[in-house]
Amino acid sequence: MRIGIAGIAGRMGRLLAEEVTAAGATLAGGTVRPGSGKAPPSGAALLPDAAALFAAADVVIDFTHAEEAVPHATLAAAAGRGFVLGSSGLNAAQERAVAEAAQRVPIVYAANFAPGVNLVLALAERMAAALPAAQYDAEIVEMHHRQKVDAPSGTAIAMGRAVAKGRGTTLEEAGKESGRDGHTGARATGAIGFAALRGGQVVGEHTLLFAAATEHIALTHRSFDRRAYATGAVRAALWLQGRPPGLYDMKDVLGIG
Ligand SMILES: NC(=O)C1=CN([C@@H]2O[C@H](COP(=O)(O)OP(=O)(O)OC[C@H]3O[C@@H](n4cnc5c(N)ncnc54)[C@H](OP(=O)(O)O)[C@@H]3O)[C@@H](O)[C@H]2O)C=CC1
Ligand SMILES: O=C(O)C1=N[C@H](C(=O)O)C[C@H](O)C1
Repeated sequence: MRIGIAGIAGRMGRLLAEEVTAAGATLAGGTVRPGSGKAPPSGAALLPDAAALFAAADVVIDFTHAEEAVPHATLAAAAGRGFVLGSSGLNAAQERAVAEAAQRVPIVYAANFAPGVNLVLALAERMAAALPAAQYDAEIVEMHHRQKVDAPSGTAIAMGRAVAKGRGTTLEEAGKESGRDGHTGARATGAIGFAALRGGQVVGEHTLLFAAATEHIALTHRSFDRRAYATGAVRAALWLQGRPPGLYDMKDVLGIG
């Protein structure tokens, strides 16, 4: 399989290039943001633009920026290519456009490609179903490196969605309380709270806390190495071979959906 990497000079892009080769797939090359000034990793072909990337690859992996998600998904649909999307910070309209493209080609879109996180997401849903929202306040705390541009993290939002799903609702309906500051009023019952910390070079830490009057239960995941995301994304790309069109996530790839 020929795999192309969007943003191949980025933190994730470089690791993805290594993992494509380690998996025995063909690295079709990658793109670098125009004006970036960064060079692709040695040995990787630099492709002039996203259209050339989708022409050269069977599957494209994109860990760049939310604003690239729709143009890339649209190109995947037009070229009939598989697409693995890891960028975070997509808004609702961008997510809808990705889902629309997935009616024509198979797309894996996941907030986090590390296997352990996806297990935590599955557990979060089950715990939320068992712990009444009126008694157990769900709070999500995440910490990332100082360069991260979006908050809360995509993984934190996925955790919030898993909790809401376990409670038979959606994150929008449950209510998202994030960035509390000043006279916020008391916490709304059933709302899901988010707090984002940024500093140093933390790869990614997420804690989901269920806080009741008499007990706390916490699920914590810590990533120490971005390679876990890269191996997961390459696994997803290989898994796409022969799949029918559809919007899949990493739980589908791992068989824990
Ligand atoms: N789903 C998952 O498992 C994971 C998701 N992520 C997500 O992947 C994305 C990339 O993370 P990371 O590799 O750490 O970030 P980096 O900033 O290191 O890499 C992103 C690369 O994409 C390039 N790029 C292309 N188009 C754009 C654009 N429109 N705006 C900004 N950059 C662009 C950047 O260019 P330039 O260098 O010139 O700025 C950069 O080289 C983030 O959204 C992050 O949250 C990260 C890890 C795991
Ligand atoms: O930007 C990052 O670094 C990460 N982004 C993803 C997210 O927003 O959840 C995944 C991981 O936490 C690392």
